Amino acid sequence: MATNFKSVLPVIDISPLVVKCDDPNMADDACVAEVVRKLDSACREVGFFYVIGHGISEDLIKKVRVMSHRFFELPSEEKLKIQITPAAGYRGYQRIGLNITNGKQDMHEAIDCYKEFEEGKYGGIGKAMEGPNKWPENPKEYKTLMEEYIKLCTDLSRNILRGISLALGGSPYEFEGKMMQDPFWIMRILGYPGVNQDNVIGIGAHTDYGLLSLINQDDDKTALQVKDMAGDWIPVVPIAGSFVCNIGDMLKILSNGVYESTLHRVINNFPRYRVCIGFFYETNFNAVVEPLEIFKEKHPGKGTSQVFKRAYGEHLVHKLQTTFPNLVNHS
Ligand SMILES: N=C(N)NCCCC[C@H](N)C(=O)O
Ligand SMILES: O=C(O)CCC(=O)C(=O)O
Ligand SMILES: [Fe+2]
Repeated sequence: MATNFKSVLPVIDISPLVVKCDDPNMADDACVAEVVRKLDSACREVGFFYVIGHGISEDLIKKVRVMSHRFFELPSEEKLKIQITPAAGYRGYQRIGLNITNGKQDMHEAIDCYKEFEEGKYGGIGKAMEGPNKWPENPKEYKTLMEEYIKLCTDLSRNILRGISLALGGSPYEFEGKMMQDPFWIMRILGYPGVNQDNVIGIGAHTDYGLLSLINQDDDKTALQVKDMAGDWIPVVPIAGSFVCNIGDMLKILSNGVYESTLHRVINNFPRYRVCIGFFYETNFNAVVEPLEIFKEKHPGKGTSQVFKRAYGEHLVHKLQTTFPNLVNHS
């Protein structure tokens, strides 16, 4: 595989899919079929691609980053007013170094948000994540802006997944079945100080947990890196107005291992502060995720080695506990 990033990470204009997303016969449209082919090769080859023509305005995409920069510029005491705690469902602000990946402190700060749900909805497994999201008073209207953004990202993710569902040989709606009718989501608002060193890691190598991730990164610095099939780290050079899209562990399982979740990491080896908003579209919180029958039939040779015995939400809580070993539950 070529190591030139341009040939490795495809740019997919999904506008035909967006136009036809509510048409059950979308696959009959030649332009949609072309998008579907591109999604298929991107998901098979790298598991990472840019989407353009997605219908979310470039102004909004930029505004959520500009406002997030403003939040991170506030004094530490101010940011700590919405501090993350296990009692608050792991929601809120975390200072630099609190997030642990592969046993090491990451060089980033963040606000973590999760879909809100009623107390008791998921019984014991959901308890650790109950609670409202924590929004700062400053910048004003940040909450409203981000909630609007979340809604748009939710719809966009579902529409891209319709294309991915077709790419795997199913109907457009295989990712809307019983494990995914009430999709959970995660949003991480991430800030990375510029460090000017290669050995200071913003986020250590990991795969994402859920179905599909939409990354909205500052467009003037390159820090995200993706591991390609040859084992080389490929820089994900920003394209203004695009989302970087990648598949997560649950999609790997549901697709019967046809699509891989790809390792990635962040190194902001740059003098300037970088902001990134990660939106993660997931399965139902309480879904015990297993390969979909249709994809086992369509792709019999594959078979994912991963057997998953617990609900996605339980898996997520376990990830949070290893991510935040230094947070003690006082509740
Ligand atoms: N929601 C998503 N995708 N989060 C990915 C975070 C990965 C870092 C985390 N400390 C970990 O070790 O898992
Ligand atoms: O900052 C980025 O570009 C990616 C962040 C990321 O990988 C994550 O939060 O899972
Ligand atoms: Fe990630």
